[in-house]
Amino acid sequence: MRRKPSRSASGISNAERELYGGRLRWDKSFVHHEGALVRLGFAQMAAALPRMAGMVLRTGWEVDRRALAGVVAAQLGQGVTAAWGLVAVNGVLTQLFADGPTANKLREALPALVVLAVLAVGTALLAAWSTAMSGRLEPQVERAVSARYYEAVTRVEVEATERPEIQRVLEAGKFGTDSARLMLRMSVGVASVVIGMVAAAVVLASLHWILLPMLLAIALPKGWGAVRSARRDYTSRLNWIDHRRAISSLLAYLTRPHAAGEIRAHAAGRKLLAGYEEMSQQTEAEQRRLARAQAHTDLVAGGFSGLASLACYGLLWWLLNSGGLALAVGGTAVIAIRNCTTRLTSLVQQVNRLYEEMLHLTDTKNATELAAEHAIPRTGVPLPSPVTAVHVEDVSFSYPGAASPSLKGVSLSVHRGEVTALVGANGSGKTTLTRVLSGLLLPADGNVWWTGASGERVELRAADRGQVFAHVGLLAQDFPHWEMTAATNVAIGAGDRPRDMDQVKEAAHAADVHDLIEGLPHGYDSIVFKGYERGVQLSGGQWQKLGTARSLYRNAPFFLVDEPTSALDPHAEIAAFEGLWSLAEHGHAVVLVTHRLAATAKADRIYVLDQGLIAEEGTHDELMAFDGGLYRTMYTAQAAQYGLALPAGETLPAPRGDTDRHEDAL
Ligand SMILES: Nc1ncnc2c1ncn2[C@@H]1O[C@H](COP(=O)(O)OP(=O)(O)OP(=O)(O)O)[C@@H](O)[C@H]1O
Repeated sequence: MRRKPSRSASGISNAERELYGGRLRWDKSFVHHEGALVRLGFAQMAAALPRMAGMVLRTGWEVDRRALAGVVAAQLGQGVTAAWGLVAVNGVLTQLFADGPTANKLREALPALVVLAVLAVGTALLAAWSTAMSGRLEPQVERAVSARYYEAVTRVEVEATERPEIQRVLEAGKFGTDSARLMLRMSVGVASVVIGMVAAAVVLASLHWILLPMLLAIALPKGWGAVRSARRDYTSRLNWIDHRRAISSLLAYLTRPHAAGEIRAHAAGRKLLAGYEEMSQQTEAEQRRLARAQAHTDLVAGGFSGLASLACYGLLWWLLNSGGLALAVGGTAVIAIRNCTTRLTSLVQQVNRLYEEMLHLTDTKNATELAAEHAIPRTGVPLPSPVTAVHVEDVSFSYPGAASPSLKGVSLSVHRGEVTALVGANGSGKTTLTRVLSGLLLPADGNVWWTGASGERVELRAADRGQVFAHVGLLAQDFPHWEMTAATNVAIGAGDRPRDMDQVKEAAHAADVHDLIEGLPHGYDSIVFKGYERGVQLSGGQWQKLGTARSLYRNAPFFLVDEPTSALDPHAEIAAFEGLWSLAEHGHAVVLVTHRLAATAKADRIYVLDQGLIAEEGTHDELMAFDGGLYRTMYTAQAAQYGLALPAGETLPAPRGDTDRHEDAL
């Protein structure tokens, strides 16, 4: 049984409130504020269309000149044949309405009839040519626009992608990537109809000038209707953008392998499906609203257009009656008007779609431009060669929209040949600090100096970021699991150089995952994602080893590893830490973020973060000697879990933040 949605399309549904904590639609004021095109008037919208069509055509010109020239020539050719056809029709009618025996009239009309037949064949050939050429051009235009957009988006500063206002524009741009292809197709269609109509209009005007304004009067209301509907659909789409995204993510969860357990065992699937049903009923209500509004607009536009047609035929009748127009010319005019109004219906449909696609393509264009404004600079000051250390000096950083900074005046140094450990409670800022060290986040205050052997240094903001990234190998806590082969999952660690299978295997070997991969049914060509023909499923720890292999394959001077052993068994964990120490011995800088304090004991330097501040720093021995220190507290708590003897006089500490509660309780 279908449940009724708990609210109308405009109200908040229970599913929205329960699953997303409130409304998932932007209100009108937001759409009017954000969607610049929504604010444009009819005339400006009409002016925007040729501009955007021009952009598509320019792209077409860049990707395949011959195909574009072919399409344009075929369309122009069809316009010429249409006009010529009308002239020929006029010729036939003039002969048929002339005085004299029918046999003579037919003989006289024969040349014009032959011309009509030849023109019909010519039109068919030109149409076929146009179809072939636009079939060749369309995918190339789509690829060019998509590539421009995606390339720009992947170059945006990470900090900028965290800002909701930028995120929204970049996200909206996604919907327009195939609009370029559709716009090209529809522009060709519209051009074809328009050329045909212009040809008919020229012929009509040459018959009697008054017929031209009449034709315009028929066309205008329909054009108004097309723009109005397109704008309404676009505004609705902007309004519902989060709602749509939420529905598609709900559905995606239902088939994602990692959610399969909770979907079944916790009945999460039932909750998601109920949410899906309720939310899609809201979108259906919105579709119904749009359809009703469209029907209303069509009715108004059709009414005015019909009135104009009536007036046009009335005028024709009067002209024929008063002898202002010959009967044959009147016949041609009727055919031309019929021709035009039939074309007009198709024109309106296509212009409607064209406007909507134009609005989406404008979003893509805006997103590409915004992405370029916030792009990581391509140039900068070269780094010293070789870089021997990175010094972070009084750095603060806040995520956009965050209530408090994640880093507050942090200073530390990372040296090649050493292991630097970052420890601290959850949310203390360790990951954020590694992102600053890797050049992904630029600090709001303070400096990050990339320093050479003799002290020459370059600050991160001025540095050539490409070079900074080339110096860094990352193993993030939530590193991506690429749905590709095992070999790719390693080799993608250095996407900027050609794959070297020997080095891939070496890195896999060092990460203790080579034998496992070799043992897979398709070895390094196995797709490490179940569902593909050569797909296999890896365990959490196996994935972590694969991630380690990826960062080793990168072989960068600075290794930044965030919880690299959280899923490893004890032996694998020990081996992984030994691997990191050996990297430092070979001259790499290793920055290790971990909660396993047994592993940090051997680090050359340990920094303890607390709520965005460096609370303590030193070697393990120095920090353990600090009575009541944070590190010592955490270390002893962890050691006690294993039943290891506490240092003399030491008691088991309470978790941080619990001290007061414990004292109160006593
Ligand atoms: N993308 C983000 N946007 C807003 N706030 C963030 C973002 N990432 C982290 N934070 C906030 O910054 C603070 C520091 O987070 P960070 O991930 O650096 O901590 P961490 O020490 O690595 O924690 P954990 O040990 O849990 O991994 C936290 O309060 C977190 O909520």
